Amino acid sequence: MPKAKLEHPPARRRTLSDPLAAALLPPLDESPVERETRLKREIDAKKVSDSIDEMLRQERNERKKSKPEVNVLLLGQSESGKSTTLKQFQLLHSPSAFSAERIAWRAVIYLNLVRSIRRILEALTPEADTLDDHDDGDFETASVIISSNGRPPSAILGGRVSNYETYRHRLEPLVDLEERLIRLLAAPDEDEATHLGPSRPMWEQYAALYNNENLAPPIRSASTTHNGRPAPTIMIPQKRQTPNSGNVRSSSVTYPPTYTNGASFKGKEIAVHTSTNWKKAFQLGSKSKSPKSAHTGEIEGWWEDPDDPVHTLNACAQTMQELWRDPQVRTCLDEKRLRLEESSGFYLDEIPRITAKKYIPTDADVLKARLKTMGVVEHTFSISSGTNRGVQWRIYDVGGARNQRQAWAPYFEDVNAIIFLAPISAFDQVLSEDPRVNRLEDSLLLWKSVVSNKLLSNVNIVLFLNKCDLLQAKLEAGVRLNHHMISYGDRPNDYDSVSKYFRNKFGVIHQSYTPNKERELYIHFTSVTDTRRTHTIISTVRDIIIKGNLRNMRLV
Ligand SMILES: Nc1nc2c(ncn2[C@@H]2O[C@H](COP(=O)(O)OP(=O)(O)OP(=O)(O)O)[C@@H](O)[C@H]2O)c(=O)[nH]1
Ligand SMILES: [Mg+2]
Repeated sequence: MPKAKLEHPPARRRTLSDPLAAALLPPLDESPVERETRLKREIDAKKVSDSIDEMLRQERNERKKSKPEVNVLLLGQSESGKSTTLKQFQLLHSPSAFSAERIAWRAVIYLNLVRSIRRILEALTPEADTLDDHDDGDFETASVIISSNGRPPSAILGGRVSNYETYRHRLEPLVDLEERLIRLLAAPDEDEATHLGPSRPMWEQYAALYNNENLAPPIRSASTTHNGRPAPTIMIPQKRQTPNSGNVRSSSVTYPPTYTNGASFKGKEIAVHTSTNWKKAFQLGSKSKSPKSAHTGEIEGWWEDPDDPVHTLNACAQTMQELWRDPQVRTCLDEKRLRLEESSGFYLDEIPRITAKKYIPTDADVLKARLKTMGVVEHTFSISSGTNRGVQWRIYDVGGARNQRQAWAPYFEDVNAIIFLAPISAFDQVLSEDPRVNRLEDSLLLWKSVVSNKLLSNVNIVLFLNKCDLLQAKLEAGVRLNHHMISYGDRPNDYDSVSKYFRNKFGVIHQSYTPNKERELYIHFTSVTDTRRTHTIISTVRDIIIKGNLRNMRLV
């Protein structure tokens, strides 16, 4: 029928390049009855199609029920133990990857050890007569103040460590070594990383999320990932000597320090690029391109490279050992209330093992290694057995220093659970980044800002009251909580009473400030360097998070 033909010409033309549409087009000579039958068929087909869609949707939901994704954010102040907790997750769920990376941690461990030695020498420096009260016991922040009270250095030295000059002289190679290690760990274009300076773009976007001063509005770091989140960068704590000055300085250029003067030191950190980069950067004597063991896949043979840092350490091992064991040195450190054994990256009791030529870090060594996080590090894993089988976990480890907290906010949006770490041993310490602020006070304020945050009101929160081992040791050494926290009053200064007091304090803050009164708070006393106990706690926490997550999704 010519008329009918005229009704369809455009469609006909379009179908030339669209065979499927052509097949679906009604015939040109379709009668009214045929049309009615076709429409009915189409309605029936649509019903079938809709029911298939619904079935698929239900299947997807079922899949989600049995294989949910969980995003966990580790929060807490700097040195609270977040990265250590992340390492424990890795050790538990990706043991072979963790093991493969052990060798790269050698550089960090060496640097931690060298810095401990330098810390001791700084404290013994003749001019270093007194300690800043605020800095006691805090490796990262402890500073030595020049205050010879008019006495000549030799007079002070005479009454203190008689071998000081010998130690200083024999350990001088460590000054260069420290610089070398930092250079090895930092990327060649370190400048960019050391100046992860404020630029603005995410400010406006996230400023509204913040409701108090502890969570400053975000500033995007110099490098960001594809999704606009800050790229992970790692900072190595570093002190820079500022001769004849007691000021805090922040340049990373003028290094190394010398041990010979008694100037005041303050925390200074240099940045190292992403974890991958720093691990690659430390190729254990890149000249020799050390071969990998066929058996373990680990690099070996570095000890044959004369440039490897182990040789300097090995040569200084005996003197380091003598220094650390010298009773005069210990007395001097005690007087200055320098509890190095509480410091991060403490390896002084293990000098012969750590400085051995064929030293490979153990899991425990890696857990103790201190590398300050800057930005955010992400780790994913799935669990291959048990009730949480197949669950995709994504753990975010953030930098906890005050200038790092702006990077937290973007992660609040799709987080399912937070593990908040509060190092309760730190009641007598101050923040590296601000020596006027007590660490515990900072933790409490930070805790309050997290639990009261409305964006996080449906997020499960697990609290790790961490560094319990150090708390116990500190209390046993006679440090009194009520000297630092008047509200503790005259309660007993033992571990049980103090730890319960802290649990109550953090618990009450949650109760008072949470916008979601239904939310349960799970509190654990932890020492996250203790692998066995931490793995048990992690398993419990995993189950809590999964259950809470399913509840929030209204799937149970
Ligand atoms: N003794 C002891 N040491 C701990 C414990 N938790 C962490 N540490 C050590 O404390 C240091 C700091 O821990 P990190 O995990 O690096 O701290 P962080 O919270 O990631 O710090 P930032 O990256 O600066 O935010 C490391 O050397 C850890 O080995 C603990 O429970 N007991
Ligand atoms: Mg960290």
